[in-house]
Amino acid sequence: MNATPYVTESPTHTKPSPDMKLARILFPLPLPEPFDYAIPDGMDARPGSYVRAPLGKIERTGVVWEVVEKKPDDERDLKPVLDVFPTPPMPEAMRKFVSFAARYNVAHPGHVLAMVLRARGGLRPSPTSTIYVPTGHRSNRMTDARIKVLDAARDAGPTSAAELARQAGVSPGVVKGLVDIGALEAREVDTDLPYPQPTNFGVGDHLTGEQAEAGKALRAAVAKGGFQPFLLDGITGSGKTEVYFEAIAEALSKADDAQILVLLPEIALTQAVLSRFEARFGAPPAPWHSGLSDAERRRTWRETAHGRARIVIGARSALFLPFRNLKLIIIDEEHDTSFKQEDGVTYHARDMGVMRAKLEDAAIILASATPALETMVNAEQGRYQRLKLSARPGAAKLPDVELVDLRTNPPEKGNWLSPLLSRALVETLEAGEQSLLFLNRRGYAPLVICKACGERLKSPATESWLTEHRYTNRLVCHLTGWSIPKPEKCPMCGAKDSLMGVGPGVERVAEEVRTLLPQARIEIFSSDTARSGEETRGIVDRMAAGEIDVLIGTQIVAKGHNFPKLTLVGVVDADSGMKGGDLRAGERTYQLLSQVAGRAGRAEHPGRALIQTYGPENPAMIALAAGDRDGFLQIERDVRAELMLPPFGRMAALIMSAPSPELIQEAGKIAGQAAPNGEGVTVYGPAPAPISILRGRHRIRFLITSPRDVDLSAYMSAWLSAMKLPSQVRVSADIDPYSFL
Ligand SMILES: Nc1ncnc2c1ncn2[C@@H]1O[C@H](COP(=O)(O)OP(=O)(O)OP(=O)(O)O)[C@@H](O)[C@H]1O
Ligand SMILES: [Zn+2]
Repeated sequence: MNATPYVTESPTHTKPSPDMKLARILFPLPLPEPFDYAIPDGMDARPGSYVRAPLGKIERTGVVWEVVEKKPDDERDLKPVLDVFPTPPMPEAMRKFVSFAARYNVAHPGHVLAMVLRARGGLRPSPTSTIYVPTGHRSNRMTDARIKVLDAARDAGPTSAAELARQAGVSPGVVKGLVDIGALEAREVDTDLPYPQPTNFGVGDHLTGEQAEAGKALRAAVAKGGFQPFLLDGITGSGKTEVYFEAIAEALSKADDAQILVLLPEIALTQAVLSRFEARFGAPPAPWHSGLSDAERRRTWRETAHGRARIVIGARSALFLPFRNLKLIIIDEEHDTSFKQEDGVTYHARDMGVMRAKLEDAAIILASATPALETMVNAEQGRYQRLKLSARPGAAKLPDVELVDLRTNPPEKGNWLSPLLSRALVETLEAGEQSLLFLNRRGYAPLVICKACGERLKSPATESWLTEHRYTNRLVCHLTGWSIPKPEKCPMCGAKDSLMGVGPGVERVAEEVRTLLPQARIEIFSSDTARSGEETRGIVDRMAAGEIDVLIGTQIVAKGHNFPKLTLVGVVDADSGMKGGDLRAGERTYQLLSQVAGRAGRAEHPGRALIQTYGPENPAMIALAAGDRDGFLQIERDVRAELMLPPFGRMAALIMSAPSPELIQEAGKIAGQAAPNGEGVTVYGPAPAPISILRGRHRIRFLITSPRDVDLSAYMSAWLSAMKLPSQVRVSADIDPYSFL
C-alpha cells in the first residue's frame, strides 16, 4: 500500500490559522488509520460527521473520527474537508463499535466502515419527484382527454404526470395543459417516505402465564435501561416472538426516539414475519437484507441514521447500520450459523451484537429453541440472564420424534424413503394434512459418475464434485455456481449416455414422492426454486394456505415458518451433516433437525417427525428422539471443555491462497516462521485447506488455539504484520472459525 497516512500537498485556499482544528477522517477503504484534514472556517464538522474530502486525486466520502487542535509546531499544509453531509453525526458508541469490530476481527477500521456505508444515497436527502393534485378548479376549456386525466387523478390519488397520462390513455402533454389552466397543481415530494411510527405499546392481550412472566422480566430490564443480555430459551413455537414484542413495546414507549434492531437469518426474513410486526405495532418495520432495491436500501439507511426508523429488522449486516439511539437488540435464532460472515471482514453478528449492545448501553435478547453451546455456557456462568418458555400455547404440542433405523428399515432399491416414512406420507395426505421432507442437498444427485470408466465429474475451479440438476439439465458446482449443460458423453472416456447421478438431492426425492402420491401437490423449496424474495414468499404463502401437500426442502425450510396444517416432518438423511471435521457438526445437526421437526404440529393437530439415519446410536440422534436437548449439550460441553475448544478455549484460522502450488508452499513456510511466540498459543499447520483449490487459487490453512484469557486477535494481528509475503499471496484471519473449508 503506497498511501501515506498524512496528506501533504495542499490546494491554495486553506491558510493554517493558529487555532485551526484538524479532522481526522476515516475512509471506507482498507487503510490502517484516519488521515488529517483542515476544517475550513465556519464549517460544522464534528466527531462523527459524514464528510467529503480529497484523497489522492479522488473526492471520497468518509467519517470524522476525531477533531483535534492543530499543534503550533505542526507545519503540514493540509487539504480541507470539502463538505459535510446533512446526516446526524455517527454517535460515539458506533465509532467505538467500528473500531472494536476491526480490532477483534483483525481487519482495518476502514474495512468495517465500508460495511457501514453500504447505502451512499442515504447520506443525501431523499430525491424528489413531481406529483399532480386536482385543485377543484375546472374551466370551460375541458376536452374529453382532460376530463379523463382529472378522473384518473381523482381515482389514483396524487401521482406522476406519466402515470396519470398512462391511466387516462392520453399523452403527458394533456396533464401539462391542465396545470396551465389551473385544474391540476404540481407538487415536489420526497420519493423516500419516512416509515410510519409504531404504536400499541400495551401488554400483549393473549399471553400465556409463562409468556407473560418472561415478558414482564424483559419489560422491567428495558425500563431500567443499561446493558443487559438475555437468553430467551423457548421450545419451537412457544411464542418467543410474542415475548420479545413486549421488550420492543417497552423500549418504544420509554423514549420517542428509541430504536430497536431485530436480527434474523436472511432466509427467515419473510413477508409473514414483517406482517407480524406490522400487526402488533400498527406499522411495518424498516427492512434490511440483500434483496432490497437501491431505493429501499438508502431509505432504511437514511431513516435509521436520522433516528426515524424505530424498528429495523434485518439480516446480519443490519448490525452495521448507524442507529442514533439504539436501545434494544434482538437476535432471533441466535444459534444460526448464517450469523457468521465468512467473506471480506469475517465476523459473528451474535458476538458483535452483544458488544454493540454493551457499547450502546442497551439491552440484548438472544432467542432460540436450540441455543448455541457458547450462549448456554454464558447463561450458566451468569453472564446472560436466562428466561425459559417450556410449552406451546393452547393445544399445540411438540411433535413426537421417532428415529427410523435405515439398516433395519431400508428403502427399496433406487429409493430414498423407507417404507415407514412412505406410509406416513400416504396417511398424512389421506387425512388432508401436510408433510414436509427435509434433505439438505440441492439438485437431483450430489455426485455424477461414469458407468463406463468410473470417473467422478469435478468442478475445474475447485476440484469438488458436480451436482446434477434435472430441471435445468446442468451439472453445477455448489461452491462457485459454475455450471455446464450435462454432457452426452463422458469427458474422460467418451462413452455415450454413461453418466449417472449418485445419491439423492431434493429433486430426486420429489420424483420418488410423485410416484408414491401421484395425486399430491408437490413443491421443492431450495435456493434453486426460491431465487428471489418473491418466489420464497410464494412458496411459503402457498404452504401456509394449504395449497401444497408435500413440500420438499433444504435448510431453507427450517427457519421460523408457521404452517398450521403441517403434521408430518420427514428427515431423509439425518447423517449428512455429521461428516467432515467441523467441531460443531454434532451441535449443528441437532439444532437443524430439531428446528425442522419443530415445524410440525404448530396448531391443534398433533405432529410427528420421522428421522432416517444409519446411526441411531449417535448422541445427537438419541437426544433428538428423547427431546433431551440439555443432556445433549452437556455431552458436547464436556468434550469441548476436555479439548479446550471454544467456548472453553479460543480458536482462530489463518487462510492463505496463491495462484500456484510452489508459491503457496513458500508462503506457508514464511508464515510459519513469522508466527510469534505466544503464551499458551499453539499453531497447527500449514495444512491444505479442505477446499484446497478455489477459483484457480491454491489454499492452505493454519489453525491456532489458545486458552480463553489470551487475546488471540492481537496475536493474529501481530502475526499478519510480521509476514513479508510475495504480492500474489492473499492472507486473512478468521477469529473463531465456523466453517472449516
Ligand atoms: N399466547 C398465545 N396465544 C395464541 N397464539 C399464540 C400465543 N403465543 C404465540 N402464539 C402463536 O403461536 C405461533 C408460534 O409463536 P412464535 O412464532 O412467537 O413462536 P417462536 O417460539 O418464535 O417459534 P419458532 O422460533 O419455533 O418459530 C404463532 O403463530 C403465534 O402467533
Ligand atoms: Zn467415462
